[in-house]
Amino acid sequence: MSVPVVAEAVVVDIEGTVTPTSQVHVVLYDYARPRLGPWIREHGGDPVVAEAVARVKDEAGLGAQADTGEVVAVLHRWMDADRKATPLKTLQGLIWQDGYARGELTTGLFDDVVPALRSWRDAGLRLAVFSSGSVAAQIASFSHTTAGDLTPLFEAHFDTVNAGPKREADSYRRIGEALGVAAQRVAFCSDVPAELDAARAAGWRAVGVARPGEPCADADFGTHPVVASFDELEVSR
Ligand SMILES: CSCCC(=O)C(=O)COP(=O)(O)O
Ligand SMILES: [Mg+2]
Repeated sequence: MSVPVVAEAVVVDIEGTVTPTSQVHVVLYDYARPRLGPWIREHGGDPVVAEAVARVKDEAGLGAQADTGEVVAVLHRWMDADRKATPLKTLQGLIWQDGYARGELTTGLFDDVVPALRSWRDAGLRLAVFSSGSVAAQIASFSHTTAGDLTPLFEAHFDTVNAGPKREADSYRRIGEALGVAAQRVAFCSDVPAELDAARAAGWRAVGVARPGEPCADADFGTHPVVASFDELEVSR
């Protein structure tokens, strides 16, 4: 059964929606884990890294004098718990950006994703991404997929820095303002019901993505329309 949605712009989540959760939790997290300490030690003079490390210490209640080993232990605990804390996402993003540039990482997408994105673009829809992953990580990831460079498909990328937390309606309002599209003309696709609730609270058209075998496949999506793949989603202007 297909789900019809009328919209001018489609904003997609990443993990569990366009890429398998394992792409993030296994491929990307395993790549970042052993590299966090060396990255912080080698790039500690980079203001972005220094700021992220300071925020980790602050959020974890570590003293300002805590050493890199203590910071890395916190980052590993957050990754084990899949806590999508902004400073962790900033540091991961830098490491992944480097990994993609070195040719050591490639993004795998669900088979239905690229055909759907292309058909939506061909139909004149505007596309954007909203993920907890940093904008740098998003761009690196979509630049290096098994289907090639997909960045030309997207006109904007949003994360917890330039939009805000994914479970807060104000984040979706900020994205709508940045895109210059009326709330009811934006569709958001995600596997996480709380994100859909926040998008709907901002007036967006929220669509659940319950992919078989993914962690949120059996989640309670409440009254949100749900698709098992983008093949079931018919977006028109
Ligand atoms: C390829 S960008 C990195 C994705 C990431 O770090 C992440 O946590 C994905 O979370 P999402 O909000 O897209 O579910
Ligand atoms: Mg997700």
